[in-house]
Amino acid sequence: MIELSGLTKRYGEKVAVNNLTFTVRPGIVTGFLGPNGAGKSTTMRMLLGLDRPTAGDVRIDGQHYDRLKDPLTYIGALLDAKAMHGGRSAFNHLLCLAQSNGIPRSRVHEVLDTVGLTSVAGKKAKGFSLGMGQRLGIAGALLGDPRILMFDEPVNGLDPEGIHWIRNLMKSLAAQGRTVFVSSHLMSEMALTADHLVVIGQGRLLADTSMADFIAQNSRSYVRIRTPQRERLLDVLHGAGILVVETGSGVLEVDGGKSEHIGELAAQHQIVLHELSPQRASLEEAFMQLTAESVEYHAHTDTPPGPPEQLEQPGPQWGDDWTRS
Ligand SMILES: Nc1ncnc2c1ncn2[C@@H]1O[C@H](COP(=O)(O)OP(=O)(O)OP(=O)(O)O)[C@@H](O)[C@H]1O
Repeated sequence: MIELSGLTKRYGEKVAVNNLTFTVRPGIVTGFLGPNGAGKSTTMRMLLGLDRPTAGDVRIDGQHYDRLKDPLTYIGALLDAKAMHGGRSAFNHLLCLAQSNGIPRSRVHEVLDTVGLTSVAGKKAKGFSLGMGQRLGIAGALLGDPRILMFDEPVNGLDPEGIHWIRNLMKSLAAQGRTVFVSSHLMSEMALTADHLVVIGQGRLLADTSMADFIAQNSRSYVRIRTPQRERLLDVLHGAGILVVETGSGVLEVDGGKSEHIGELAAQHQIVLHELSPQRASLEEAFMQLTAESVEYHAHTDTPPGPPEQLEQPGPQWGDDWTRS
């Protein structure tokens, strides 16, 4: 278990991490999300004692990192896959880590096998591709067979097979009852991997919730309908007190509506439907909505501005009424 309590880090005027309090629990994969510069890496560094908090506290299974004897046997981390001695072979890199943490040599062979690097164990790490470097970093994290694992952007540089492998690895580590804390920019990947989410923006906690609740609370659900008998269906739905949004492309949308109810009404009135599909925003859309105000670096877009009156009085936008958790 990882427990953060009021964790804060300032660099001069800059508050990189602002009073973070949350717990990362065992048995599940917890995703750590936030826009660029949100404070994820700083938080993870403080967790490993690599940065000293300005205020607050973080504990690994109840203890501060620097109090842990043989820390690799408590927590394994992949922070920066390039942070290794490139002149050493993969085997020797892991052997050095093992020897300084009281871990037997046989374990080096085991983790090389787990990450699929046995055939290149004798090769120098500086010749490794980004993906191989990630695998070696993950081998280092697994070396001490720790109860807690922390990965910063673990799928960076991995090919689809590698991404699939790391997804299954994280899930199986959690299924063994370990604590798995993982940051990623790839929302689609997080949606497939994480059970729980911690979202931060500008150093502050924005959400600490299950994946399902996060999407439900930060996104819109609606039913999308297409029919060749548009006017008749509109009459029927209005008659049933159902509010319909007519989109320009001939598609009708019913907010939060039950597709079964709409389908039954259409059948009762013998109205042909070409589409009746419940829609739910993706994790990516939910994340963009939640963090919109805390994005530090905005890209410049070349979209020409609309007419002045439109800019001064924008109409209601899709998602305006989304709630925050
Ligand atoms: N050593 C430092 N000195 C000064 N400012 C720093 C330092 N380290 C981080 N920061 C600032 O703290 C903020 C948080 O940075 P951090 O790297 O933790 O964010 P992040 O969420 O990991 O971002 P990314 O997703 O881009 O890696 C940023 O504004 C960053 O510029």
